[in-house]
Amino acid sequence: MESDEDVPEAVPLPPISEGNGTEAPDRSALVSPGTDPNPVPVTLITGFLGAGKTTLINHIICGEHGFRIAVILNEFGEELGIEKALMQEQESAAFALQDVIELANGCMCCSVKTDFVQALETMMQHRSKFDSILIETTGLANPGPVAAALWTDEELESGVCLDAIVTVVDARNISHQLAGRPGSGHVNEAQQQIAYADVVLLNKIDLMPEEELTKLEQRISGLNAGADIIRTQRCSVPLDKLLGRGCFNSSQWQGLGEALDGAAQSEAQGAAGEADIDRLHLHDSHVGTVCLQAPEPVDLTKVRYWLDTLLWETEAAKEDIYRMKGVLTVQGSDRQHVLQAVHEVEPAQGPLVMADHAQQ
Ligand SMILES: Nc1nc2c(ncn2[C@@H]2O[C@H](COP(=O)(O)OP(=O)(O)OP(=O)(O)O)[C@@H](O)[C@H]2O)c(=O)[nH]1
Repeated sequence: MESDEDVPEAVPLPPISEGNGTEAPDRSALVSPGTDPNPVPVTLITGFLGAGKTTLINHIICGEHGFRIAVILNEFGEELGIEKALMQEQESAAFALQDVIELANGCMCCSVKTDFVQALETMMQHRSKFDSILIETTGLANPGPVAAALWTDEELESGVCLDAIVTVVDARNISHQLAGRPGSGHVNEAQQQIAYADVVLLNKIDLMPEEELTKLEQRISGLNAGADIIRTQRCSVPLDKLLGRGCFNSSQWQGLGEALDGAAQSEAQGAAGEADIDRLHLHDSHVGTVCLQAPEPVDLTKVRYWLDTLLWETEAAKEDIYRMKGVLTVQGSDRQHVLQAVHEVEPAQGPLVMADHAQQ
């Protein structure tokens, strides 16, 4: 790269092998000319609320790839620790998972310049400890500003390189999410997340019939013709399809213009600079979070009753609660419990999952 103004260039990659997915990707392919000869590849994991982003991170850190991985997690609410608690603490993950930083207080795409860049810089002070970084955005994040920070921030620019944007899509709910109201502009978060993706995981395929999946693939291609679309259940995907892709370059931003709708398109085509990217940042201000804390261990029967009433008997909640998750300390139990619920248009089964969590 000649100067700070230039867009970083990616080196053309050899074709991705069709192996069994457990081989370590070839990191030599990730080197950008003229910058740090060994930048740390960053994979940005995005996707609407409850699509399966944490499930994907668990799949990656439990995989046999030989990478040491650092993770940045972003909570939409102020409550730290839930995302981390939902991550596997399996033995196989212990080697891979080197560092976790959690960002609370909103969405990293809204505070790119402060929280996100700062967290990444802090992480980079220990860069000898890991080979690769995963960043999980909130379900309402626009990946654009986060991705852009990786190559427009002077401090970070040479030390890291964006390897790929991976968007997890909930096959059961994506049609509803794509139809959701836009932010202040013409596209909503679900559309943005697909438009920016290098790889789209069409997840939760166990919940949808084949013909619907085919239609969804066509719809996703219509939003982003350049993305690889991979069907998954529980985000189970060969890791060489995700890591070591080195697929980010300036043409990605131009390709985005085709994916976004007319009004956003003119902005996207010039989106090589920060100002343009900020203009793409359209957020749904109607969505917020509520965090509840119990000072004492909870009575599980009462919690279940409260949740049933809230989710099934309150008309407004049926429509308006997109996602619930939490970690519960339960009376009479020495194990922590995980609470998971994802809004479904036509739930096939109870939306609530409560499971014993292995960790104390
Ligand atoms: N049936 C089914 N459930 C899945 C699949 N993948 C994930 N889930 C479940 O979907 C719920 C949400 O998964 P998460 O991985 O927490 O989703 P997320 O995108 O990280 O959620 P947020 O961070 O809250 O946006 C959990 O209960 C998962 O167990 C799948 O392929 N099929």
